[in-house]
Amino acid sequence: MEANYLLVVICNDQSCIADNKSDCNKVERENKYSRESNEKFKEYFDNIKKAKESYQPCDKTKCRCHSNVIQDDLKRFKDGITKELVGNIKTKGTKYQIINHKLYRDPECMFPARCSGIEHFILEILPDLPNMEFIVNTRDWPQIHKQYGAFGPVFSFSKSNDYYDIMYPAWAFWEGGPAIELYPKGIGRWDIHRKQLSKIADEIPWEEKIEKAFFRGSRTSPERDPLVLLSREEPDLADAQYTKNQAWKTDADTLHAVPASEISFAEHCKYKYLFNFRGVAASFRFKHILLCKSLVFHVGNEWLEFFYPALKPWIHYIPVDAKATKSEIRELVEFVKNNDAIAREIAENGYQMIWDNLKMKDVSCYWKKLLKQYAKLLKYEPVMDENVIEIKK
Ligand SMILES: O=c1ccn([C@@H]2O[C@H](COP(=O)(O)OP(=O)(O)O[C@H]3O[C@H](CO)[C@@H](O)[C@H](O)[C@H]3O)[C@@H](O)[C@H]2O)c(=O)[nH]1
Repeated sequence: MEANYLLVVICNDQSCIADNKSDCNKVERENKYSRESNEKFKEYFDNIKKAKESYQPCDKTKCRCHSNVIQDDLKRFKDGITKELVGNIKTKGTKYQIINHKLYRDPECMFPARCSGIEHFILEILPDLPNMEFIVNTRDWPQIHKQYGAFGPVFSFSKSNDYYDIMYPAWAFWEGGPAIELYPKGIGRWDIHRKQLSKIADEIPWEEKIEKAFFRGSRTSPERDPLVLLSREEPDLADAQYTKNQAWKTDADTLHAVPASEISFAEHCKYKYLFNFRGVAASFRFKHILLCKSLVFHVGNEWLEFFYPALKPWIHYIPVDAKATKSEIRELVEFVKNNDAIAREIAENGYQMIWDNLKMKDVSCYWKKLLKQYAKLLKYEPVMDENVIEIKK
């Protein structure tokens, strides 16, 4: 402390002696940094204040927190869905038919385990569903671009605002991957993760969480690089490392480092600050890490799953620009480290939002509302295709 104080005096006095030049520069840098930080911190406080003023808690019953997503996604089809429109896009995914409360689909599914994960939810609600047919895209990437390509109603688990795809709850709530070494059959079974993570969240007090920005995952998007690089430079501030995925070929795929060991969701909860990034499309970890009662930093707001719009920046998570640099990330982490009560409040809000509004019941409820509203838009009575197979429990 004393040494620093002395340096400030010497530097301010414009009387740096040669031996102390680098120290002086360091102090000047630090002063500038703290001036910029103060301005940034003010901006963050303002953002939190504004977010709190405009925040309207949603109705927790009957998956109403997510209802507006269905309205938004179906708006483009408000004039009705014709047989021709479905025909336009039938190659974009797997065709499903519901006829007399039975479920049928194309014999082929590109990713059979993903189809099973989807069918788990549809089979549960069949007694409540009218006749209909629809196309489900099981790839990661959405299919109906607003500016080019075919147009029609395609169900996808994730999209950005550039697409007309209709979001459905991902297969991974039940099964179908992604599979990693730790979860060789896929991360799956959200019901089990919910219970386990909320128990662990209660067992690790906030004060005992490791004060580092944490991330583990593969390099499916370069948006993850700045945090990983920051972690290499400042391991006391961040622990962010790339793991191997099935596409890994050389160390270049882990940004020229040896792949890190995988870390379970439960282990994530030991860290105070957890980062979520997009991958190819949205990545499935957002909901898991929110259940840790740690503070979640959500990078980029472009890629969505159906439940993202209910989560509000500065209320449930800390938003981070998709193009944030290492120093911008450092600044945000410094902000929350200096404002622990705020960090804790946002962490608890994020946890509560997911705990209250993303139960398995909410996922089924969303599927039911989505399919019932979609069916109302169909302008024709579906007739069972010749080659379909019946899907049973
Ligand atoms: O140490 C680890 C590493 C990963 N995971 C989890 O494993 C899953 C896969 O992680 P990662 O390899 O980083 O892939 P993501 O980029 O998150 O997901 C990819 O895989 C998904 C399924 O194909 C796609 O939907 C995404 O768009 C695509 O980016 C995620 O749920 C992670 O949270 C862990 O629990 N521990």
